[in-house]
Amino acid sequence: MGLLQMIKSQFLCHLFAGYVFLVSGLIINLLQVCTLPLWLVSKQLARRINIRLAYCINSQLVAALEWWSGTECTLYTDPKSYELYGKENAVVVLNHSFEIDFLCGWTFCERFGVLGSSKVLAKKELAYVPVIGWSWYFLEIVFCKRRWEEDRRTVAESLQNLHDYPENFWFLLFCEGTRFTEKKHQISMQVAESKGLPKLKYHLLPRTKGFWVTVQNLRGSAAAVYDSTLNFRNNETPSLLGILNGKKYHADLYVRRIPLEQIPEDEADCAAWLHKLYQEKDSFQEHYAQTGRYPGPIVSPARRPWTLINWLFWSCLLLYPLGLLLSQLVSSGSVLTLVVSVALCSAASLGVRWMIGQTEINRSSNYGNKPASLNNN
Ligand SMILES: CC/C=C\C/C=C\C/C=C\C/C=C\C/C=C\C/C=C/CCC(=O)SCCNC(=O)CCNC(=O)[C@H](O)C(C)(C)COP(=O)(O)OP(=O)(O)OC[C@H]1O[C@@H](n2cnc3c(N)ncnc32)[C@H](O)[C@@H]1OP(=O)(O)O
Ligand SMILES: CCCCCCCCCCCCCCCCCC(=O)OC[C@@H](O)COP(=O)(O)O
Repeated sequence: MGLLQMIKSQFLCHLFAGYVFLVSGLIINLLQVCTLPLWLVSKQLARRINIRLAYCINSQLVAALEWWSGTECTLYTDPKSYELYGKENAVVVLNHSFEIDFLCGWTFCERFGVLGSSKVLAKKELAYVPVIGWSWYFLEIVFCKRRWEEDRRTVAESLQNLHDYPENFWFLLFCEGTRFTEKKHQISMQVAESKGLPKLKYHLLPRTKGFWVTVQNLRGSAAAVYDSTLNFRNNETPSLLGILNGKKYHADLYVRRIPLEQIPEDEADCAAWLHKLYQEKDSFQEHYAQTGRYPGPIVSPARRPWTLINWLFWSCLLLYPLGLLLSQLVSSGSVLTLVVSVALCSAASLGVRWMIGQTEINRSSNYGNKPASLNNN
């Protein structure tokens, strides 16, 4: 392991990065709360401010991926479609197979200029995650309980609300609804068999109602679906902790732009269309497993410096109070102050570790772990 790699794996580096993320994130959350009165005066201005505030948070994780770990993200797509990315609203359908699939999505959001405005159909539990989850309220992120009877109305209303959104956004849908595990895959394939659907090797059976309600409610606002299939070279199993330790991964993303007009409006036809799409995605993953690449040309956007500049700005801003705090701690000589400071540091680092745990598949929910007939949550 080289010197740089050794430095990247030092706990003190992670502690400082976590300190900057947590404190800057809480400051930004506070600023977001301060924009609340503005929503009554000018909703669009409040939205534009919150897009930039959210960028300050999200881009720190993208900076960790792109600059700290140096992870390569390669895009396979049609050059004509590439010209439209970032210039229109789109529904992104992405396989949910990796702990940092959302982060690979974010890096492409950043490169096409939609990182601050992009949204996702997220499980309600994530709304309680400090910094990122809290910021999502101000981004009008759509939350679901993964119980259709409760979700159908709230999801439709939240999506309708986005029709006058002032900036281009991508709306991410992980149609499998949960991260892939062998047990969930086995149960999901039993459901496929019961429905007379072809089995999938690399995906869980997609949940079609959320896709249908999303497409129906974004018609007229979103121009296309970006069918996105992600994989990592050499069977890498990437993690956020690996990124923090400076580990370099190699992500490949295959994106097909499908105009929304091609997607049936009828619910049953739309469900059938999505099942067929996932059968195609499964074949792309088989092609990748055999050849190590996706079909079609590589047109990869280069990473941009703004995520690094944003991280350096917040680090410099927060380094000063940290230095003051440490110098007072040393000069005070008070054991009590020392004990309280160490306790606060420990609590904060445990908090950040818990937040990282939200991305770990070995801590995933029970959703999809029971047969179709029982409650799934
Ligand atoms: C150019 C570059 C392109 C792209 C860049 C890529 C991405 C960038 C874009 C944006 C980035 C933005 C943000 C990213 C940041 C963070 C992301 C955060 C991630 C969090 C995401 C999540 O939280 S995922 C979990 C929440 N989301 C979902 O669940 C969505 C999918 N689910 C649905 O849509 C569901 O329909 C629902 C939630 C609306 C309702 O679910 P429910 O279970 O109540 O009902 P369903 O009808 O869906 O399910 C029952 C039907 O499903 C069948 N079925 C299949 N398998 C099973 C099983 N194992 N058990 C039970 N039932 C199963 C069942 O038979 C039913 O079938 P029917 O025929 O009756 O429908
Ligand atoms: C500069 C770097 C700073 C380092 C320290 C910062 C670490 C903070 C990390 C916060 C991460 C919170 C991200 C929330 C997104 C989680 C995405 C996700 O994958 O959710 C899982 C759901 O889709 C499905 O859940 P399951 O049913 O599989 O269970």
